[in-house]
Amino acid sequence: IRAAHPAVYLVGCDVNAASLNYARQQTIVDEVSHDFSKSARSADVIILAGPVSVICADLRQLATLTLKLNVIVTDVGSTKRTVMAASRELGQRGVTFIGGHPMAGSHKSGVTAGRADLFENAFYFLVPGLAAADAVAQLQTLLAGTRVKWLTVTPRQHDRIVGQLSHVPHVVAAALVNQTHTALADSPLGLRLAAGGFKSMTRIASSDPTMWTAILLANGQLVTHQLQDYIDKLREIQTAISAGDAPAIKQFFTAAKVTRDHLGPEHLGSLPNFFDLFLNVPDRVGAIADVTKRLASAQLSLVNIHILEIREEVDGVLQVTFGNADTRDSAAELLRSAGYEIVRRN
Ligand SMILES: NC(=O)c1ccc[n+]([C@@H]2O[C@H](COP(=O)([O-])OP(=O)(O)OC[C@H]3O[C@@H](n4cnc5c(N)ncnc54)[C@H](O)[C@@H]3O)[C@@H](O)[C@H]2O)c1
Ligand SMILES: O=C(O)C(=O)C[C@]1(C(=O)O)C=C[C@@H](O)C=C1
Repeated sequence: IRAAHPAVYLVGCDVNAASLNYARQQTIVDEVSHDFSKSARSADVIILAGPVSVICADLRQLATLTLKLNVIVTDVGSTKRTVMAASRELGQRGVTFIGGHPMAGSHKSGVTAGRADLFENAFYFLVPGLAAADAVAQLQTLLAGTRVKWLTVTPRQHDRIVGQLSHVPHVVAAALVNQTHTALADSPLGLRLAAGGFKSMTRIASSDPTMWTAILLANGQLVTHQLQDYIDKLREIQTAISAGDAPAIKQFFTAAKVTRDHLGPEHLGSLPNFFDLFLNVPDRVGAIADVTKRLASAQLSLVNIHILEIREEVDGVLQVTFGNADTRDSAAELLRSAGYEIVRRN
């Protein structure tokens, strides 16, 4: 929004004070607010972006407030039936609500994981409900800088498709990680021996548990059925393997390969994920140059560098972003041995 519409005044609300500070420092927003109701009353557009359970609670709260006459309320939640149901009272009060869901993102959470180009080329589902066409067009204009591909759907269509393409995969990834953790508990290196197969299959198991609990509660009915179909598929291949049925096994993999090959490149639809390192840097001249110099001499190329917080006489936090996890981990080792404190990596 900032890039496409520099004149728009952005107010950010969040329960997390650190996120608000970061958003303000990075000028992602013009103002931060700890009072959602107060900010909502004076807003022209309200974008709800908490977990889906929070979005539903926010919608019910908005229905109790006196909002601006032509306000547009929208959300980015990963499920749409519960969200549309929670918006009913607001709609009855004549407020425009447009359900939304950008079909892109990452396993990372929080304001530091956001990027202006995060949704580029991705599909963005819209559920207009009772909203007038000009309100939908207004929202699309506001979000034009995301460069998404708009797709209008019904709440049920949305939840069925996204249940299969996103919710089931997250359950599968988490189940595989949990099962592998138990199965290899007696192996000294265990999960750390994992290579590309396990890692690419389970990246999304690092996603935020709070967000995913809310999603699976909201889309539980459909996902339960979809998981049953998935379990049936596992049984099918289990039977073929235990019977030593080579043609059936080959057919199972052939069918998947043909379908998957038609999907195109890995990250078509959104940009690849980046891998971050957060480290403490001392408040002294040349500290950041020292970090970049060390990385350059070890030929560890970084994608981006962000100063999150440097206050006088206090150590600052530097966010260094890499193109893959191995480079990030090598950089962490290098900087740790040079005396830098690694705060976090994700
Ligand atoms: N992560 C993804 O890939 C992705 C993609 C599309 C849509 N979504 C949906 O977007 C929404 C946000 O997901 P995200 O990945 O940006 O999560 P996030 O954790 O990065 O952001 C959510 C923010 O909401 C704040 N929050 C939580 N409870 C709150 C409350 N009660 N009041 C105010 N703020 C509160 C958190 O502090 C956090 O800053 C979710 O509904 C999710 O389902 C996520
Ligand atoms: O790429 C990822 O890490 C995501 O999890 C993004 C993803 C998904 O594809 O499942 C997650 C939740 C959304 O609602 C939309 C997109």
